[in-house]
Amino acid sequence: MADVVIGLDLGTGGVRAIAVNLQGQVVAQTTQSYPLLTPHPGWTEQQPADWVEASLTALSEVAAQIEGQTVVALGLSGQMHGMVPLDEDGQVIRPAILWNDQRTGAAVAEIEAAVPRSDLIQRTGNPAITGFQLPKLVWLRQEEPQTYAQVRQILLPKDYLGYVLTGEAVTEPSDASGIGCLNLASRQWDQDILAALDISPDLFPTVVESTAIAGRLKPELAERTGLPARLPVVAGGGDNAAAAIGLGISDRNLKRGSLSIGTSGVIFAPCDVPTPDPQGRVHLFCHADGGYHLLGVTLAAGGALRWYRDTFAPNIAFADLMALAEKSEPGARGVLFLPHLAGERSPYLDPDTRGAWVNLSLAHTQGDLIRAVLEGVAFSLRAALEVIQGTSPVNQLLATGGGVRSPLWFHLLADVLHTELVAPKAEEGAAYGAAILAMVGVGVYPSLEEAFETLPEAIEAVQPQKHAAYEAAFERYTPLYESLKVVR
Ligand SMILES: Nc1ncnc2c1ncn2[C@@H]1O[C@H](COP(=O)(O)OP(=O)(O)O)[C@@H](O)[C@H]1O
Ligand SMILES: O=C(CO)[C@@H](O)[C@H](O)COP(=O)(O)O
Repeated sequence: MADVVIGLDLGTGGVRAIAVNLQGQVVAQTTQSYPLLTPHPGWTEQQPADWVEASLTALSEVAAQIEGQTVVALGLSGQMHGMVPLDEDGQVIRPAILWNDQRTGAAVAEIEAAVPRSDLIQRTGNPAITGFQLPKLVWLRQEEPQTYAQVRQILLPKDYLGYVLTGEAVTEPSDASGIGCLNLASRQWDQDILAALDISPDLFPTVVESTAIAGRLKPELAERTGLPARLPVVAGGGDNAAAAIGLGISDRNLKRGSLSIGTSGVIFAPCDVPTPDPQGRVHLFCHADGGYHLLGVTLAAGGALRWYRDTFAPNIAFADLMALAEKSEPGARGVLFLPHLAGERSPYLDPDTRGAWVNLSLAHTQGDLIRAVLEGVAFSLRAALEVIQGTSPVNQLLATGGGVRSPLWFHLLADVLHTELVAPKAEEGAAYGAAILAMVGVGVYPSLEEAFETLPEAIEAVQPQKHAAYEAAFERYTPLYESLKVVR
């Protein structure tokens, strides 16, 4: 009887569960989606009960696909930064507030008034950021004091799912470092920051490392899903760290990072010495391998292209939009695009900045506008990469996500970033990394190093070829963020 592990990724659009055999091959998979709630402009919420229902269905479906095989562990990953508040009975008190929610401006100001920004960066790797969990808790105290008074525990999305599955409230450093009060050096809660904010550390769960067993599957949920009772549930990682583990990215090779063009655009670079950017322009988080990593985030990357399609070209396939962009030329014949449709993280940390096309003329075509979107996203990521390369030697990126399915965008990104891009042979995302962490957690492999040996080799390296063609456009793009502040 073959053994398998299950990896689960609790994403924003839906949950993905996969079963992976001990040689690293995916043998079963399923996804289940759930709604995103936007009760006010700039607010994003989800019902944790929807996550639970979808996850139990996904786990049941995967269990059915691998009937007869023995499941030896389950590993978790998920969207970062969200807040699930629980009362003294462990019941959810209000909908979860998500990573891309922008309501916490006043809470960020309260945090930075209590703890100097430089101290926060030094201790946690990051300033207070609107999307992080700690500002959400402070917002709750400011805006919903009656709810706040009932809170006994707050959990991140995947850790809430782990709590439902096992009864144990546990987190791990890769996700916890996106809360805003995890001390980078100790990888535990920073008591001084919490004391300065008058927040009890008891609200936060126990922190264990990513390969630790967080708990065991409750018998009633084993029966519901068809998985073994008392199945070890391994703590896992935040989605970016887990995806990096699935690509073999760790501090064993500091030159190799990753680039993802999904809804958001992300550049991930592992580091051995945790050196935060003094201005907090890129994030510094704990990695799931026990080390650390830098993360540059463009909030609307593939999301900007999807917005274009939904708004101006409904029913047109992305591939057809790419064909139109191909008819334009590097530099989009002078059009520039700022992709700040949802505010921006790297390098500006500005939830209120907005997007724009600039320098339009009657001569410009749809192809120029689309190409400007692709280039604007690449320029935004280039700005993040330049900050990252201030301390990291990263010079090769494994490219993943829906956007790099387009050869045009893939090559354009290599040219603008001036960096070798490599397509991974298999791209199974964060669920795969969660499965690898689970394998190490139950001793299938003695270490992540040995688990990495099972990963398929990367293929198709693309070197930058037309870097110079984009340089003038990047130089014209860079000052636009400041100039456009006048229109706010
Ligand atoms: N053929 C394509 N060409 C260019 N971009 C594409 C293509 N297919 C998908 N995309 C982009 O990828 C995005 C979806 O990527 P995906 O990795 O599935 O993201 P997420 O998991 O965040 O939804 C789309 O919004 C779109 O911008
Ligand atoms: O906020 C971040 C990273 O800091 C995002 O990467 C979220 O973690 C994205 O979740 P999904 O879009 O993958 O669900």
